[in-house]
Amino acid sequence: MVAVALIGLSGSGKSTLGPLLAQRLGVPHIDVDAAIERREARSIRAIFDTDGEAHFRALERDRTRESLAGDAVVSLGGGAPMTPAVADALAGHPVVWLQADPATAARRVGDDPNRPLLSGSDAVARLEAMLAERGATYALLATLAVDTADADPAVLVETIAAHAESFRAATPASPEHVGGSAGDVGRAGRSAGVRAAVVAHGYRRVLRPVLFRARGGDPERIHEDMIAGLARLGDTPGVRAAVGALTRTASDPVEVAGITFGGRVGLAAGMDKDGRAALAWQHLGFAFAELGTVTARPQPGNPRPRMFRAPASGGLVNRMGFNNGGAAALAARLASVGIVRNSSRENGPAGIPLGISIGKSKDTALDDAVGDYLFSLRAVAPHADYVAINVSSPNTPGLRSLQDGGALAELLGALVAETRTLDAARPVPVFVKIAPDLSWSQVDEVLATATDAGASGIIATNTTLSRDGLAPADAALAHEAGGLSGAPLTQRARAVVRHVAAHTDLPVMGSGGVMTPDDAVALLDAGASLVQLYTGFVYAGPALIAGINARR
Ligand SMILES: Cc1cc2nc3c(=O)[nH]c(=O)nc-3n(C[C@H](O)[C@H](O)[C@H](O)COP(=O)(O)O)c2cc1C
Ligand SMILES: Nc1ncnc2c1ncn2[C@@H]1O[C@H](COP(=O)(O)OP(=O)(O)OP(=O)(O)O)[C@@H](O)[C@H]1O
Ligand SMILES: O=C(O)C1=C[C@@H](O)[C@@H](O)[C@H](O)C1
Ligand SMILES: [Mg+2]
Repeated sequence: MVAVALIGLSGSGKSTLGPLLAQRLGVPHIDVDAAIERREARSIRAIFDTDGEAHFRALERDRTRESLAGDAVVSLGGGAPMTPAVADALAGHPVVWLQADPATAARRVGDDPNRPLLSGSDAVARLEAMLAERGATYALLATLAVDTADADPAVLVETIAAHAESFRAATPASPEHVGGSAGDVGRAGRSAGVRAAVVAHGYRRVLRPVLFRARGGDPERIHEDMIAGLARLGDTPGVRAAVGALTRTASDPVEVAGITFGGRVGLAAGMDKDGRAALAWQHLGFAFAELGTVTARPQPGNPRPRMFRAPASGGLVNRMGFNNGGAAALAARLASVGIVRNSSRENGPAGIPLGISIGKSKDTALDDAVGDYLFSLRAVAPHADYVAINVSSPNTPGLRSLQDGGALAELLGALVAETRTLDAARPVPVFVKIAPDLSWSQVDEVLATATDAGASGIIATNTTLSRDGLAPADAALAHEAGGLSGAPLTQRARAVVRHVAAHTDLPVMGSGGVMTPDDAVALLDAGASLVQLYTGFVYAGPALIAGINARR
């Protein structure tokens, strides 16, 4: 039988549950930390102190890979899954994420001198920081997540044993099948459903509360941690295989504006402004990702804090102000990983179509906006499957006035003409992203202008200036400047999508308040060809993507 792996932070119970589970399954138990100590004839603390963490990680990698090759229950070290070669080796195994909130884990192990990463100061804070850094990786690798705080080990062992047995029954033996054609969606789809439920549980119960509290509760710093973590994941081949069950769904491909999308759900602009995680989004199950918004010149954005959670409302308020490294830097980063449009391989190493959103630099006068956008277009077009023209951020003074007839006609006319100059045979499609706060007559004017200018589609909508739908507990956020997203925007975005779809032949990408699979289905039913997520991804985690894919 294939080895069962136990992962989780220190104090989650890997060494405690491992032997019990092994006994229950009738296989040996290997505690990798203990195996390292035996082989080295010294403690982990001594290895860290004498040879440093990098050396320990190399020993850990080798012992872990060796242990997983046998028929055993393997208790990994807490940090082991962060090593790419270990993540690789976990593919195809039942991987059980043992979860314990940091306070419980610290109570269990906080004063153990042989845990070098925990000893010293505040163990709870260290465990929280570790979970923030490692949680996304654990969640992606895990095939089961169980909460061990206040749980009887005997009951936990039965839960895990049942999972290990059903995992073996549900998982095709050969990796080729895991790679999957439409033919094995039935079996794979079922296991994807199980996995999605598990990931949702792990995310909402353990990871999200920690993430929302970590880094002093500053959402932007968590966001930065997550992007950094995802950027690392994108470089980890094992994760591709390990999350295969999430990404492989019954979702039908759809062609929009000449681009083939493997599914309906994509990442909305603003999450990965500088394209740092461009290689990772495919692994979360997204069928496309919109990078940016970038501007012609790099700019810092507004002073912090500038991103706020409205937890009672399922919303976010942000006034980021297009903080970004500039269009040229994004283009260079994408080029450096081989993301080039029109290259022979299908969508390149990103694995999915990439849109790139461009906006206006704050210190460029509105009258000079066209030149600013043109500069960005020229920089990013060689790397984009489509370009999104952001004229709807509420956070650059005056930007939304570019949605007005004359200004929009001039801007889109110039940009579409430039796409034809850049690539006459296959001009990059141009999408226009609009605000949810336009009147119907303003929307109609945008549609007419976009059609006349030769735009390829509409993205509806950006964040709203309205504060309707904020729960009383979030009332203080009504006074923060910025755009509101998430659940308070759901109905309005849906209405705008319905209106747009009814009044134009241009395809529509729906964005705004997709918090559940039902919301996505409603947006598609309202006429969107594709949907995008930002805030729903923050609140529901990666399971939302699989949940939507399972519905289409
Ligand atoms: C923190 C944050 C930053 C954003 N940055 C951008 C951006 O740079 N460009 C853009 O077009 N939209 C941006 N958006 C808007 C989202 O792409 C999306 O259209 C909007 O949030 C509504 O979708 P949601 O309810 O799923 O979040 C941002 C949203 C948030 C919350
Ligand atoms: N389900 C549980 N209920 C109560 N106590 C538990 C439970 N699981 C583990 N413990 C206790 O918590 C302590 C730490 O658990 P354990 O050594 O299994 O953690 P670990 O995940 O192996 O951590 P590390 O990565 O640091 O090796 C042990 O003293 C153990 O008795
Ligand atoms: O979380 C970690 O990085 C570690 C956890 C322990 O299991 C040991 O592997 C070591 O202390 C490192
Ligand atoms: Mg242990």
